[in-house]
Amino acid sequence: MTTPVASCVSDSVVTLDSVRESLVRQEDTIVFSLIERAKFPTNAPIYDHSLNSFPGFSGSFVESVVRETEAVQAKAGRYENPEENPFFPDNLPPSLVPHRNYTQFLHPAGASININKKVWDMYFTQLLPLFVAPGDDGNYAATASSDLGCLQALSRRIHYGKFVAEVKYRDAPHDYEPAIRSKDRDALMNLLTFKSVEDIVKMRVEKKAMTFGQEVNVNANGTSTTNGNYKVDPPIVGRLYEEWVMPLTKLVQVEYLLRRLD
Ligand SMILES: C=C(O[C@@H]1C=C(C(=O)O)C=C[C@H]1O)C(=O)O
Repeated sequence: MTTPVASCVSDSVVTLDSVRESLVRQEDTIVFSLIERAKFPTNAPIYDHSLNSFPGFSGSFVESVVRETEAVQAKAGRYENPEENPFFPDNLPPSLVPHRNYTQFLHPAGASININKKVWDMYFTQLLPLFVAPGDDGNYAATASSDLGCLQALSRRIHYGKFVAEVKYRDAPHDYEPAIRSKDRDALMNLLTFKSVEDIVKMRVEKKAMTFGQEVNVNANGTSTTNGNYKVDPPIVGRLYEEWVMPLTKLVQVEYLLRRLD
């Protein structure tokens, strides 16, 4: 069984390169999860608060599926991992599986930052309408579960900003400390921003959306052809990263750094 990055590596080998490598791998998960969600049309009734068919729940169908799934995954130990953050942290059941000793890499004051409310709102109100076709095919359970896949992949990536911030701080504490002490958010944002890295991230995720989401056909003699159609429009994935994923990751970094000396 492989061990998650945050648990098995010693602190000394968590580097800016290794956290960036993890962010690159997480791009694959995000792009694939969007492709999976794009299989289904909007299926609007699952987002309607007045149509929930789950007994005992007042939110939408999708909210019920997320809450119930998070409860099962909490029992299976998912949220013991410092890389994972639930969307509905209140009243989650405790883990029932043997405790794993995760290395405490994050500074405790910032480890519990959770901006999933913003991730939820961004996903449902801004992103989803951009890449799913209108319509209703009745596949409500599968649609809600693919929404959850997207939400978890995005949340994990965005909250990974805590690890990025910790590495950046450890690499240059004297650069960050004055801005942390004066609670200067803009200065922190400038210190942790690498525009050239962001430009490459955006180009790479568009390329991944082209590569993973192309229609592949093979004819009888084994020659493959593509028809130029993509399951998720690549510029939308670029926009997702530029407008929401990277800014929210940086918000997590700033919030984390503001607590770094507590
Ligand atoms: C994550 C980092 O910090 C910032 C955020 C980035 C992102 O979310 O991809 C990219 C570059 C930086 O501006 C990083 O430096 O790698």
